[in-house]
Amino acid sequence: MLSQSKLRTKRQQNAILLYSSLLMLTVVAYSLNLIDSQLMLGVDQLKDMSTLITRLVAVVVLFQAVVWLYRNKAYRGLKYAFNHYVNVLRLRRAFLDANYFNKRLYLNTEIAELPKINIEFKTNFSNAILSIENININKDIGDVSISFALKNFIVDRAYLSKNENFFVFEIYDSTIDQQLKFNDLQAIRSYSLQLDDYTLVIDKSTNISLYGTLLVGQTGSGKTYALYSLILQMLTKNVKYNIYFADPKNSSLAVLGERISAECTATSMEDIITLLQSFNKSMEDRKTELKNKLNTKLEATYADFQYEPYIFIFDEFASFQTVLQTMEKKKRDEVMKLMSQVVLQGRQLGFFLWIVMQKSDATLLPTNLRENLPVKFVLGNAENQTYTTAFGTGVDIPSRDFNLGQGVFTCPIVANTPKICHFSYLDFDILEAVTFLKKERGVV
Ligand SMILES: Nc1ncnc2c1ncn2[C@@H]1O[C@H](COP(=O)(O)OP(=O)(O)OP(=O)(O)O)[C@@H](O)[C@H]1O
Repeated sequence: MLSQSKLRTKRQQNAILLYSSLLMLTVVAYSLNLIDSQLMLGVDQLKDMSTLITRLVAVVVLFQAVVWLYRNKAYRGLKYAFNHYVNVLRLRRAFLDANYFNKRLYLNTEIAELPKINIEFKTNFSNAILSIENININKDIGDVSISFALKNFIVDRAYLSKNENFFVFEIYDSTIDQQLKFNDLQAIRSYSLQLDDYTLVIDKSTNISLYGTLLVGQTGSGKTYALYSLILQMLTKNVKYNIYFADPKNSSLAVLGERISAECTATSMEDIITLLQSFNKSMEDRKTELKNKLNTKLEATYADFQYEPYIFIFDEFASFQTVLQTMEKKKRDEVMKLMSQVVLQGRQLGFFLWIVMQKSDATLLPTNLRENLPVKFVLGNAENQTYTTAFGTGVDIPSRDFNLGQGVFTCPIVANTPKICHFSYLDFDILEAVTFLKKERGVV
C-alpha cells in the first residue's frame, strides 16, 4: 500500500495508465515500422497496422488536449485557462498536503479523491469566486491554507453555499491595489457621479448604500480621511445631503463642518444635544411627510421619493459618552432616546447616525445602538477585542497588516461577514475643495 503522502489522485492514476498505454502503442508502432523497413518485407498489413496505431495515438493525444482545454475553460481565453490550471493545481497539492480528500479504491489501487474545484475569475483576474466541493463533514477545510496555496490570491470572505455542497471563497489578487486615488476634487466628483445619488464608493470593488454606520479605528488609522472621502462624495451628488457634525474634541471635523454648515455643527455637550434634538425634529417632520406618500407605495423609502438624506456624524463618541455619564439620569435617558430613535426608525426615512470612535466596547457604546448600526468599519490593525465588539464573537477576520485607511467592514447585502476595504487616498486640500463646492453650489 502507498504511504499517505504518496497516495495518488484519480486523475494522476488515470494519467499514468493512459500515458503508459500510449507509450506502449508508440513503441509497437515504431517497432512495426522498423521491422518493415529493415526486413523490407513489404507486408501491407504491418504498414497498415503501424499507421493505424500512430493515428490512434494522435487521436488520443488530441482528445486529451481538448479535454484539458475544456476543463480549464480555454474557450474563454488562454490566459484564463492558464490561471485556472495553475491555481487548481496548487489547490489540489494543498488538499493532498492537508489530507483533505476521501480514500477510494480505483482499479484495485487506493487513491485520494479530491474535491471538485471551480474558479470564476472576474474583471481583469483581480477577483474570483472559488468553489470547493464539501466532500466530508468529518474533515475541516480550515486545515487547508487556501490563501497560501493560491500565492497571489487572498481569501476575502468564506462561506458555505446555500445547498451546503460547496465552500465558497471570495478571493482577490493582493498584488492589485483596491484603493482609489484622487488627485483633485474633479476626479472624485466624476467617480461619485457614476453611481446613483444614494450610493457611495469605498474602493475599486466596494460601493455601499446609506445606513447607520459605526466607524472604529485607533488614532491615525485613517477614520477622518475616510469620512472626508464620503462627505466629498455626498457634496457632489445631485441630491442635497444634510450633514450634521458633532465633534466634542473640536478638531478637524468641526472645522470642516463649520465650513460646510456652521448651524449644523456642534462641539460642546449642550450644543451637541441641541443638534441631536433638531435632527430628531427633522426626522419627525419627514415621518409625517412620508406617511402620506406611503399610501401610494407601501414599502417605499425616502430614496423612492428623491428625498434628501440626513446624516448625523458623531466624531469621538467615546469622549461625549464619558461626559454624558456624569450628567443627571434624565439627560442621559433623553440623549439615548434621541439616538435610538434615529437608529431604529431612520432607515426608511433617510436619517442616519454615523458614530466614529477608537474602540467600540459596551461601556462606551450601548449595545442596542451598536447592534442596530448595519454598517461597521474597523480600520487599521485593531485588537481582537475591538473586532469582537464590532462584529460579534466567532466571526473570522481576514488577518492582514492593514495600511492607512484600510480595514474590514460589514454591510447588508454587500458584506454579511467582515470583508476587506480600503478608503480612497485623497491627495488634495480638503478644505479648499469644500470651499469651492460651497461657492459653486451656494447650497452647501
Ligand atoms: N485616505 C487618506 N488619504 C490621504 N492621507 C491619509 C488618508 N488616510 C490617512 N491619511 C494620513 O494619515 C493621517 C492620519 O489619518 P486620520 O487623521 O484620518 O486618522 P484618524 O483615525 O482620524 O486619527 P485620529 O483618531 O487621531 O483623528 C492624516 O493626517 C493623513 O495625513
